[in-house]
Amino acid sequence: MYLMKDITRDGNPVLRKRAAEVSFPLSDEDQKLAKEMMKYLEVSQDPELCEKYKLRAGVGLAAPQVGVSKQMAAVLVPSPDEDGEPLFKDVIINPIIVSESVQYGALTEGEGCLSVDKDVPGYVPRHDRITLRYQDVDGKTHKVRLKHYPAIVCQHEIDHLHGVLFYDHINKENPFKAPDDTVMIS
Ligand SMILES: O=CN(O)CCNC(=O)c1cccc(Cl)c1Cl
Ligand code: NI
Repeated sequence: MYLMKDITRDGNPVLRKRAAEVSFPLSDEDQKLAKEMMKYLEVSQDPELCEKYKLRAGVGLAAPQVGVSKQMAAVLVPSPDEDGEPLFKDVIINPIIVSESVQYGALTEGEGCLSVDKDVPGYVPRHDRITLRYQDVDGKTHKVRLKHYPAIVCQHEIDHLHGVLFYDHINKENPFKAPDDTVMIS
């Protein structure tokens, strides 16, 4: 199981590289990587286990964050009401954003990243809606339309696969400036 000591931090070149495409069928190593990354998210979202293992909670985790420069990320966006199904749960491999809304979306709370130890306040303008194409661990291709929070999280993860960190998008002059019609997501 991954612990915080296993997470690569800002400054490590692996976080600023474009990750390599993953080939199918997945090797045993890549299957284990996928499983372990999703496990991290599940454990980190369980209050007791999160505390027990001293994890920072996450709704996504990209392979470069565990030192593996491959186009793979686990995404687990919980339902707003505890008992509901997650808004999005899958390991996205070789993801491609095939279309995106002109309209921006941003989390009112800003964003955080396991690989960035300091808080970086400010809005992170992203596309409010995206059409995402990816392969799952079985190699099956999915084409999904996402909006608001799940769309934001997937963009944060896909950025990791392209060597981009969330604060790269924050306006330097005025961090809490966002285009007028930006959908503010709480
Ligand atoms: O790349 C993944 N992480 O760094 C895990 C920790 N950050 C989060 O879960 C997180 C927090 C806020 C907004 C977004 Cl969009 C995300 Cl993704
Ligand atoms: Ni991150």
